Amino acid sequence: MDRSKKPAAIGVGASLPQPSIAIKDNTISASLPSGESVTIHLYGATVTSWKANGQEQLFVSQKAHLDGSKPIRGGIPLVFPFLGKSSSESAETAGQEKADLAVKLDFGLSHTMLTEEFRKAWPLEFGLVYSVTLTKDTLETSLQVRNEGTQNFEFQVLMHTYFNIDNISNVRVKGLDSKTYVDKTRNATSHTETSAALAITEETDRVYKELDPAVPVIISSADDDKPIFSLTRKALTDVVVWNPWIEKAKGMADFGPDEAYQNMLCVEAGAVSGWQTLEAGEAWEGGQIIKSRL
Ligand SMILES: O=P(O)(O)OC[C@H]1O[C@@H](O)[C@H](O)[C@@H](O)[C@@H]1O
Repeated sequence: MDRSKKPAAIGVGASLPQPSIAIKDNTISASLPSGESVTIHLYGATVTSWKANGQEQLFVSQKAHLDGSKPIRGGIPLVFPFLGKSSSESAETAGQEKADLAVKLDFGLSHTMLTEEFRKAWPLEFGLVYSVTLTKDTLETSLQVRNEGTQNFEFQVLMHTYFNIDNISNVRVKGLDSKTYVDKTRNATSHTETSAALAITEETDRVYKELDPAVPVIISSADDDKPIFSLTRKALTDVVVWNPWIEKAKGMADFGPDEAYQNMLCVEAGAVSGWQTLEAGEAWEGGQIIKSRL
């Protein structure tokens, strides 16, 4: 029987604005209806852009190699399985999920996908899932490492975030006070941080150790003390603070322009001062959550 007052179908949000995902050349981009977006270069699954509050939040060198010939100088290169050699293998899109007003992109890599050269250098059976999640207020990157072999292995991880900042002299790094750090610019000697608001005034390359991942490290404005970025971590207890400063910046072929050291600061969540041991068949997960201009 035809009903004149036919009930409408229960809304499942089909007409609500939805996140969108686009794949172009070697990049995948996701945008929220509220305007935030993230772009990931499929080479090394490097996040190369995060736009929030109408502004680009990440620094990428104008001379960065985007053709897969070198790790990308900027954004968030993921370093695995050890520091000193950046991840140089292409990750493959393993899947995509959408949930409310968040977008999560997963990138998978396993030992079977590696080149012969890389397998020789690290002949272990592993699986990685690298997830990049964009919400209105945050960018989250997390890594799951699975040991798919029969022997234990050790690894390090670093989420090497290049923050885009207006001027290095106008920022301070908070949350490091009283922490022990290894200063790579002073023959890797150990020191204790005495500043509650660290100013970067020279080449800086420090590994801060044994931090509580739940306590944010904050990049704040020196003028009004307002937070610009906050970084909380999961299972990553080290934080690297790096700025190449004048001479090192000039010496890096893929860093440009020379003065761009003034517009970036790397604050990197990691597990790099020791080793994570992963038993056969086990999985480990760690990550970072970044909030911008809180
Ligand atoms: O040149 P790369 O390998 O990208 O590394 C850049 C910097 O990355 C930092 O994480 C290291 O602490 C520095 O020592 C290093 O110089």
